[in-house]
Amino acid sequence: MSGLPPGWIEKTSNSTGKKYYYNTQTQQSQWEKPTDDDVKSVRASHLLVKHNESRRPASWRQDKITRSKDEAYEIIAGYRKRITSGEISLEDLAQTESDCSSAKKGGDLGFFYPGQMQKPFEDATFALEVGELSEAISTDSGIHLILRTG
Ligand SMILES: O=C(CCc1ccccc1)N[C@H](Cc1nc2ccccc2[nH]1)C(=O)O
Repeated sequence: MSGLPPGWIEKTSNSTGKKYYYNTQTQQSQWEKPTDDDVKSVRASHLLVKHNESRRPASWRQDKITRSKDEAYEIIAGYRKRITSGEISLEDLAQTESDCSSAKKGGDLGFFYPGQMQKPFEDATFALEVGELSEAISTDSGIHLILRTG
């Protein structure tokens, strides 16, 4: 009899007295007891281009990031063309160009569950098929390209 998957708790409905299940990360609730395979995790790599409105406008590659948000979108658009044309892989481009510390690992973020990453990033990643590359995605960190890998 296993417990509940991470993030789930059991509650009792005030009106019916029935047990139900609430996910503290996604704020979703359901009557059925969640099983481990209900909680999806995904794996992704990303390339981040920060800008002067980023939450932390600095990175391993640049002490003070001054480019504008529009410039960051243009740069990402150029990178997306190079990746979709097959000229270079996201992993190789992220190694040198990504403003995230994951650049060292070709942008690999490992596996993550709902509730762990900024919402726009999470929603975009969970909407991708494995092997699919996102459009430009904006979070408080900057502008991302996301490749779902698992
Ligand atoms: O938060 C981190 C580290 C992410 C990480 C996860 C797992 C392995 C390695 C790195 N870096 C931020 C930039 C950043 N913001 C993000 C938002 C969503 C996903 C990845 C992100 N990366 C920063 O450097 O400002």
